[in-house]
Amino acid sequence: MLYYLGPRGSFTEKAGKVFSKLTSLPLQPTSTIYEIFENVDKNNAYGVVPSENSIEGSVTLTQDLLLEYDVKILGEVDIDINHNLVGYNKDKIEIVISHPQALAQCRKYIKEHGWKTKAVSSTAKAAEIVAKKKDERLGAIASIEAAKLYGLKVLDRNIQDYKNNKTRFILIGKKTPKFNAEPIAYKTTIIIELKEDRPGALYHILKKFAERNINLTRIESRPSKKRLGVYVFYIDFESHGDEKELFESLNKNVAYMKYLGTYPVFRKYI
Ligand SMILES: O=C(O)C(=O)Cc1ccccc1
Repeated sequence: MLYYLGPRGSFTEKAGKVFSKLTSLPLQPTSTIYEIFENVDKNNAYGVVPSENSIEGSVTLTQDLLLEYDVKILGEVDIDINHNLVGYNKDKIEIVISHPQALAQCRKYIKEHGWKTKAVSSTAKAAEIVAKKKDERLGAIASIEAAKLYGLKVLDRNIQDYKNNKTRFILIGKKTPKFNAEPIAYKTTIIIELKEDRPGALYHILKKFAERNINLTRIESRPSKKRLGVYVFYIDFESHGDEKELFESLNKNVAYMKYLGTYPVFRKYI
């Protein structure tokens, strides 16, 4: 089973359809990203979750759960995100609801209209709520597919604050499934915690990648949840499959390292 952040019409469903086509795994919507990690960790299932967005950056819940749960990253795909205002009557809207990432990606648009906001578990959930409440004061930020699915009017199209809005989705699970298409690249993701807080500590770690001519594609610090000012670092890098010696060297120089996987990167159209 391939769980995704639902309900139907969500942007994660779009990514789920790409991975379902690549693996022939059947899709199953869930209400929260938490539920997906629980299903993957406890029931040996697969999941698709949003990882980061080109406007708003990381989906921090996904990043934190990657540290907390015993799951691997098994694949990646980037999906174009076009947000739309959907509802009944734009002039009557007082509150707009959507996923926190969608509200943030349309922050300027919302501010210009002076609307209040309410965060819910997904853009499609927001459309479902607006359709159920039948309240003209409510609008949702969601996909065109969600508007059609829940019988709402598209009141404004492509309302995100910046063009070329994309979200990176990752396939998570315990064991790599069989893919029926070739990827465009491979990546590795690790999480590290530095051994000590001293000048150059992070530099000496990153130097190991540079010395081996490895291209980093992302580095991000997240609170370690241990103490204010203590961070873990998420590092993505282009993988050519020969990282054993790098990991041995890193392990000698960090307090903690979690290997999240070496995985294929797919084009969205397969
Ligand atoms: O809410 C959704 O539709 C999702 O799939 C999460 C999300 C929200 C905004 C941008 C990308 C993914």
